[in-house]
Amino acid sequence: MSDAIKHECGIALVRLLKPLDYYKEKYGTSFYGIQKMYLMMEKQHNRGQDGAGLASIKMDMDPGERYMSRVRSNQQQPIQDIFSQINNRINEILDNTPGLIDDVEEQKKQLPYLGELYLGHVRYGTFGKNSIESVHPFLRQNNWMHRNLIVAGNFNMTNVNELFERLVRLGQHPKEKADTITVMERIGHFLDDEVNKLYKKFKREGYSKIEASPLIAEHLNITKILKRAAKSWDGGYAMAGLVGHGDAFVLRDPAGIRPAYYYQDDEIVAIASERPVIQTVFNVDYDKIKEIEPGHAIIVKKAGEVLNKKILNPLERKACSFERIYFSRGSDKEIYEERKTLGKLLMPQIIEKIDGDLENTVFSYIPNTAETSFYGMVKEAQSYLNQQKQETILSEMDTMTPERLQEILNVRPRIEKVAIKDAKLRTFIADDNSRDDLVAHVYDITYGSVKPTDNLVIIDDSIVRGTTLKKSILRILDRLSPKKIVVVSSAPQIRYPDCYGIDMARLEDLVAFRAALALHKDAGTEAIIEDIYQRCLSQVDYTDTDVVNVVNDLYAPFTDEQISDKIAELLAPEGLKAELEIVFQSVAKLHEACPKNLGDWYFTGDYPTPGGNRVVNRAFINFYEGNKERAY
Ligand SMILES: NC(=O)CC[C@H](N)C(=O)O
Repeated sequence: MSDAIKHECGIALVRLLKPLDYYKEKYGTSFYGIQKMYLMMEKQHNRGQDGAGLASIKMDMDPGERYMSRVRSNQQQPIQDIFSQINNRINEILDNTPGLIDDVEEQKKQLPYLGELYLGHVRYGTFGKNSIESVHPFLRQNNWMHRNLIVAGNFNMTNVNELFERLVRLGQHPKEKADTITVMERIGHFLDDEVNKLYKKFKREGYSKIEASPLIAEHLNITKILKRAAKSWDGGYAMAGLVGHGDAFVLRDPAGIRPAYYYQDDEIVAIASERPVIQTVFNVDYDKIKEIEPGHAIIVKKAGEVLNKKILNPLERKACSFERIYFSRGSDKEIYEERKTLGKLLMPQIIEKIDGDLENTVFSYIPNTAETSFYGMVKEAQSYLNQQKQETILSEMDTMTPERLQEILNVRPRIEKVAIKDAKLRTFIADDNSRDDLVAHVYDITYGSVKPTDNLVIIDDSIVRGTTLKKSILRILDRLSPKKIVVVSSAPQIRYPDCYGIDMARLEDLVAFRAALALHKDAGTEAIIEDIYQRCLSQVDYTDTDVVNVVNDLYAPFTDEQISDKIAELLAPEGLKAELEIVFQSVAKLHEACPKNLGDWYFTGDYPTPGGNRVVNRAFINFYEGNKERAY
């Protein structure tokens, strides 16, 4: 991916189902849980680098003993930072307490973070800022164990402002506007309510206050709390929570927009945003790991019971396809195949752009995430070439000599490592021209890899803004003097904002949107811009279910090719010698390649929740009014 888009977050939850000394005995360490958490988070570092946090719960502690710990960081290497903080604290105590290393019972009393339940999070913010206060997990503390709540999520709600207002209407006074607080307080509100009801019930049955506490923990109906809390959420989410006494849950949104996977055996329950993370960290087979179904929650009760509960009626499944194209680790068995297929399915369009001339075409990719689709593309080029060879051989059958046959067979797709990504270059001079020159050097090229008679086909996973292409990649590729550069995007054109966890909220940032505006300008049909704006305004007071996406109309008059060509025009840097063409995946082929993840609103404007239509129209209003805010 050449455009760095802020995307996603990752969650990791581990529940140890056995007492800590079991792990000490079997795996040689009582820190088994912490170590697994470290790996689960590190293996999801692709999902978030703004911040990281970890919370832990020790079960069955006596009053006065600490049972919850949390550490968060928004430093440069946040995962490393939190685990070095954890290590330092633990080592300091171990160093100063002789004998502690082998006394698990005492360790649990004395060492922070050593517990049975863990929740970790890596963050890319989609709401608010990157201050430490925005880093998950969030904590809602209380002197009653079962009223403590810890929350972390990979999510974005389109209606978080409305949810915030509701809390205020309830008479609450949230201390911050962070979306996670809003969501947590809503769960917390129903948690309190449920605890109250249970307390009254047990009191009626004659239990004393102190006797009621463990009974409340045991009977706490997490399903009911989540049903009430999530009823009004409109968004994409994998929302994880821990309750002070040791219950845990992860709830997935009803359209399955955000991913969540779980695994369970008699020792552990593990939940993560990506499947191969669990596969690698616990060395378990692919089929043993299950996806949390849309609208469902996995609830792990303190006693170790694991429940799979329907919380909300599932909507039509619209799992985010960007997870497959780019965000998730490509080491997942399915994702790997899907990415290769994305590359493969682009070949007919590529062949057209290079006039079938594979002999004079070099194939390459933008490092590093596009590597897998590149393999798919090259494999397909081989098949295409084989087809060509077969035709040539058959047509020359009568005159064929061994030399000629060898010559035909020798032709192979030419693949080269052309673009190289260098370390981030610092822009230390303020004036724009020299900055551009530095930016141009973020990528480098392999000299001699392309001849002036060659076409250069270079694949990337997506083109969002196109800035890096224009300012860096195309300029530097042009130094190799190819005849033609064909930039291939394994994703379709990104035309609409995301509001479900990717920080892509402004329309004017999208090069496809700018291309549509330019096409209207060329055609003299710019009046449509004002018209769409008015229609957006007219829907502002509608309830979400009545709102329709009117931004669609901006694209409607143009074909995909017209927009692609305009994008090429917009992205060609001044003075580019090579001819430039841009090829995008079609939406139909994306669906063919990623059949389980049909969520495609950023390409089609087809939002899976009613709030999405409100967001896209708001994004248009913001664009028109020159307002730089996010549209949710
Ligand atoms: N990418 C995400 O899932 C972000 C989570 C949450 N909306 C935040 O901003 O912190």
